[in-house]
Amino acid sequence: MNKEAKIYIAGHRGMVGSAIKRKLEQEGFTNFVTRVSSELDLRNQQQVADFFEQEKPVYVFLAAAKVGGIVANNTYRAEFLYDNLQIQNNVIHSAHLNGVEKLMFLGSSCIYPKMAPQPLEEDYLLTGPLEETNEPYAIAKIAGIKMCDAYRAQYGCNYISVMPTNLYGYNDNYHPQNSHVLPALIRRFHEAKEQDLSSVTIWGTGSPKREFLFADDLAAACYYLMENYNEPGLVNIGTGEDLSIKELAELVKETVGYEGEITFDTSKPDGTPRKLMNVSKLHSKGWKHTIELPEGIKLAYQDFLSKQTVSQ
Ligand SMILES: NC(=O)C1=CN([C@@H]2O[C@H](COP(=O)(O)OP(=O)(O)OC[C@H]3O[C@@H](n4cnc5c(N)ncnc54)[C@H](OP(=O)(O)O)[C@@H]3O)[C@@H](O)[C@H]2O)C=CC1
Ligand SMILES: C[C@H]1O[C@H](OP(=O)(O)OP(=O)(O)OC[C@H]2O[C@@H](n3cnc4c(=O)[nH]c(N)nc43)[C@H](O)[C@@H]2O)[C@@H](O)[C@@H](O)C1=O
Repeated sequence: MNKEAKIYIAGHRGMVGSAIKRKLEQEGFTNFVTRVSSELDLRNQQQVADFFEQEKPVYVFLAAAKVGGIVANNTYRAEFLYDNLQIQNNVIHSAHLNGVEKLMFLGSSCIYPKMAPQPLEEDYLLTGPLEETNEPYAIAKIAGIKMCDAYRAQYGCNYISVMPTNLYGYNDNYHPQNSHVLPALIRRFHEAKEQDLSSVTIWGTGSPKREFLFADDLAAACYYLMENYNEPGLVNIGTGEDLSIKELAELVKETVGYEGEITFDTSKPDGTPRKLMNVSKLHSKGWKHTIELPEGIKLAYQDFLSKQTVSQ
């Protein structure tokens, strides 16, 4: 990537977009164009067309999306499908019309079939039925991968797709119902400790297994692939290690310093039983994560606490 070229990070205020911006700044990039959603609604075709026509970015990181945890995905099914299709269709098509040199599309590990063999290899895409709770989101993300590949095949666009595993980090969403599990547990254990509660309830059975990657590691991988990867298809980004939700809860409990019990609300969905990424392709390209889960949870908890202080 040319250090002077204009870079558009869609979703620069989000957890991933802000981590990508930090990484690029560390690498010496300075020429960013950004818009928050209230200035540029990426679902709006005309607004996106006008923005690209006016700004003519050279590189695009597409990290804007309707995002949330298992219950948000299952509740706002229409929005997860409509918003995400609109955002990615508008951005990818406008990038093509305005000669964007390279674009990165961010998908998700939920694109793989619910019962796919583990660990998940890139070529398991479209080999079986999806997990019901996040099917609309997954369908949109699969369309994004196919759109990048179609624009590459027909127009020669250098658009690449990466599939991050479950993420956490700075600027995460701590909404009690709509967030992902890790920020939800940080908040719940913290509040239970503050209020001296005797137990904390976590959703589901605790038996599903998940893999977690710190968002700054993801950003480093995205930058690495933007520099070194120019192929169709997809690349998994993860650690290649997972743990059960019960084990995760124990880890968060310990980090927060909560001493009560953990109980399970089995009326809440478990979702996919397991989604461990096979990261051989990523490793073979020369990139590996650096932040292990216990350290990452400490960093995320510090970030959570610093925002509590500001909002008080
Ligand atoms: N978090 C996770 O665990 C995972 C995330 N991903 C993917 O990574 C990407 C980023 O996710 P993450 O950072 O966690 O999400 P966040 O919710 O933190 O950020 C999403 C960003 O998208 C922007 N956005 C949403 N809707 C619109 C819109 N209509 N117009 C313009 N901007 C919009 C928001 O902008 P604004 O702030 O201006 O409103 C926001 O900053 C997504 O593609 C997601 O699917 C993939 C795997 C796991
Ligand atoms: C990143 C990924 O995120 C979503 O999929 P998910 O992996 O199922 O994500 P999750 O983080 O919400 O849950 C992980 C597990 O954890 C359990 N769990 C326990 N207690 C809480 C809890 O308090 N909150 C949440 N959210 N989950 C909890 C929960 O029951 C589940 O078994 C996709 O919809 C899709 O958006 C996507 O791509």
